[in-house]
Amino acid sequence: MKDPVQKLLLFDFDGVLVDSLDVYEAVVHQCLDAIGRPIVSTRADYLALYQDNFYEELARRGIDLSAFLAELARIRPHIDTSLIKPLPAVTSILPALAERHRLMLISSNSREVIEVLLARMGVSECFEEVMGADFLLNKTEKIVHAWNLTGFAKEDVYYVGDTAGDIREAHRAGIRSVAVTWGWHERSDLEAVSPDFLVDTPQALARMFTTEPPSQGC
Ligand SMILES: O=C(O)COP(=O)(O)O
Repeated sequence: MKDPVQKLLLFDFDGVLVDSLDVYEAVVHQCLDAIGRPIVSTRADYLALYQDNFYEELARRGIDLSAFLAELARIRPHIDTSLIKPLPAVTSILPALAERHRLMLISSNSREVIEVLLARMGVSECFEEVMGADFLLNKTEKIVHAWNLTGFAKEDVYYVGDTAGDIREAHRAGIRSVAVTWGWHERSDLEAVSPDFLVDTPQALARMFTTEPPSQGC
């Protein structure tokens, strides 16, 4: 098999590598209640915050971001990360991808939490950088930062995400987007923002980058 050209593969974390929806829905609910702005009552309300950048969406709805972030920092040590479920079908494809490509994580979660979970899943070594909310809140800026750090051609930079917001941020950064359908947003939400690629299984994601990539997206 012909070796694929090396790529920069940027991964979202929650929803893509772990099933953490119940945990973070409850955390965000709790933070918003604590600052007196209970704007989320249903799961649909929560997921709507990820139609674009999560933090910018909160700010757009009039939430005081510093108060929200302070509350989040206060409760973070109490989050029971044992309730966050790794997705072994995804983590199992990472070593082969990391052998051929450069992998980084770009997430709205905190770097500290992500690093604990990556270590627990045994895949810390697969990622050369973890850019969390403590670095920058805007994923587009983090994508551009990672791209500048590495100097890849833009057609060789991919963001793999599971929400419409992830795909929008990848579009704004001008790189390729891969939407995965096993995460937080439904396929129809992802299709609505026209990802360059849409994949239904971790195996399909692995195939995209371990053989020559298709010449055009979905
Ligand atoms: O998918 C999302 O947008 C949320 O995931 P993240 O916390 O890893 O950014």
